[in-house]
Amino acid sequence: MALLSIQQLQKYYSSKHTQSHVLQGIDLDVKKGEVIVILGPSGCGKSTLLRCINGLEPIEGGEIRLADSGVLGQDIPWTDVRQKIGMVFQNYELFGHLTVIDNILLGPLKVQKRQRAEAEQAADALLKRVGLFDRKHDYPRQLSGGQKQRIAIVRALAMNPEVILLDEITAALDPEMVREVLDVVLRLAKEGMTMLIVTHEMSFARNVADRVVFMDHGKIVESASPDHFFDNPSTERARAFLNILAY
Ligand SMILES: Nc1ncnc2c1ncn2[C@@H]1O[C@H](COP(=O)(O)OP(=O)(O)OP(=O)(O)O)[C@@H](O)[C@H]1O
Repeated sequence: MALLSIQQLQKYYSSKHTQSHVLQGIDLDVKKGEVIVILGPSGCGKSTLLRCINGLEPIEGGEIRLADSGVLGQDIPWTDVRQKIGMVFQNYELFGHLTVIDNILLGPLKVQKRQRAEAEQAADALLKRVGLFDRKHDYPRQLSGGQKQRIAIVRALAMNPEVILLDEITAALDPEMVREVLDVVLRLAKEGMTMLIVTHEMSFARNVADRVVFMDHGKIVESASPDHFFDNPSTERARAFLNILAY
């Protein structure tokens, strides 16, 4: 049985005069421990899909189900969903007025109401895993982009989520910092973390993914193993996408 199951997900963005149908019936099952990389041309709906799964965007149809908890937004309120499904964004979204450790502990203490000693011990262990324990009392402005992004990953992990969503987490980084962040994600994948990843780093995508999902115009048009997708894509649209990247 899937850990995360998305059925017939529909999402529209409306403005005064126009309405765009951004997700047009997305079906996706994610197994526990599976790493799915979502690829597709700019504007096809990748970020929107992640934002809907995390309840940051309301959905207009279909449902998202987490195995043990039920339908998101119905059986589990969205505020609880964000404890079970963590998200990391392109621009870190750390609070500038809080130290690293206070950024990390915000969710565990305020939302999950855990004891500080236990939560801080767990946070310390995570900081050590990403090599940033010595920056625990720094403010975000004292850190490089790559360090901030590793802290943002720790902050998501500190809630003990069942799934994490990574939305172009290296897109704002200087090239020399990309590796240190992707290495953390590769390690999480090896440890069995269930992840949905939107990235433009194709060699990383091929390395980390158990499955590649290719989207175009709000639909999933291909779902395949990374080797199959990159060496022998089934659809013309995926071939065109990969050809453009080759230039
Ligand atoms: N808040 C919003 N209001 C209105 N339209 C939006 C909003 N967010 C995204 N869109 C539109 O929805 C479509 C899908 O956007 P989305 O950001 O999900 O695409 P994407 O595949 O992640 O693109 P990219 O690779 O460029 O980040 C685009 O046409 C975008 O302009």
